Amino acid sequence: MTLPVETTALTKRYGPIAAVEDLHLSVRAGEVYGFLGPNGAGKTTTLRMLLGLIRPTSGTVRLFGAEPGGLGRVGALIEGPAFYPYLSGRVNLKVLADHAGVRRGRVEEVLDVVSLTDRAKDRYATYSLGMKQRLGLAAALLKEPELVVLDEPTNGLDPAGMADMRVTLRKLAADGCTVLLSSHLLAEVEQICDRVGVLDRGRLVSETTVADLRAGGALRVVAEPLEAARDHLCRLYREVRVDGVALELDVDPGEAGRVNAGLVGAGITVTELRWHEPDLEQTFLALTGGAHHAA
Ligand SMILES: Nc1ncnc2c1ncn2[C@@H]1O[C@H](COP(=O)(O)OP(=O)(O)OP(=O)(O)O)[C@@H](O)[C@H]1O
Repeated sequence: MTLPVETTALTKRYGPIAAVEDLHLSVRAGEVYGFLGPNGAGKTTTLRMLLGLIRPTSGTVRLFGAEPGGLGRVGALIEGPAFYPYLSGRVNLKVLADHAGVRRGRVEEVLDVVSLTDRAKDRYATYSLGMKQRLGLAAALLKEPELVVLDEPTNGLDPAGMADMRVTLRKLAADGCTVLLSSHLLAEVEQICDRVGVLDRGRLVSETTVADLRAGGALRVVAEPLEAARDHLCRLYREVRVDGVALELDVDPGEAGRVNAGLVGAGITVTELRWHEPDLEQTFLALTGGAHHAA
């Protein structure tokens, strides 16, 4: 099956600057893929190459097995979309639909997808930033694309605007559209995406599912006496770390009951037993070269 997006050794250099270097990226049908990286990591450059807006220095891009450019199956929101401020959202979309040869009935459909029907008659100039972004997404959806490519779709939005955009994007994916979005916000990507590619200084440093990113937590145990608890647990589990006044075990969260019963059975008092989520922000910073480099 051909992938919606596949790049091979994709590279873009600007003089001595390698904006994107040897990028092998694959986005599968129906997923929401998050392209994550700090400012300047090369996200926009990559997306522009994917859409055929700039040429790679070397390497290839395939969208549904074909070279970019014949973009009928692809919708994009890359730079802030240009709309007429004194026209309504609906009329702006009608202008674009006419220009693209899209039936006008589609305008009402995309307004509905981005939940703008109620405000569609209002002038674009009166829209909030979140509504402007959603109208941009609506424009990208006019041609019923199978893939949408979005550069930082939640950038600058307030929490409510972000939440609206999240819902809209998940709805799109549920309807079978593949979504590729870039972001510099780990928390954002974590909430929207199925898989994440982490880009740092032009290179893909990690590609993983969000579930795997979240894995790797530990069971935290505070018990009295701590020494006895450690000795007891060391006999049962391979990795037992002492973290200040607590012990940390690399086990599934579901193991908590057994750990508790074992300690209590050994006459040890358990005062705290909880699952400690991994610190995703630390993971991200470690992958992208530390705080000095983060956005
Ligand atoms: N036209 C250009 N000429 C020279 N250098 C460029 C050009 N476009 C991008 N770059 C450089 O390439 C690198 C990657 O930039 P890019 O905009 O792709 O990053 P980004 O991850 O999208 O960051 P941001 O989130 O800040 O937009 C940066 O060092 C940038 O300065």
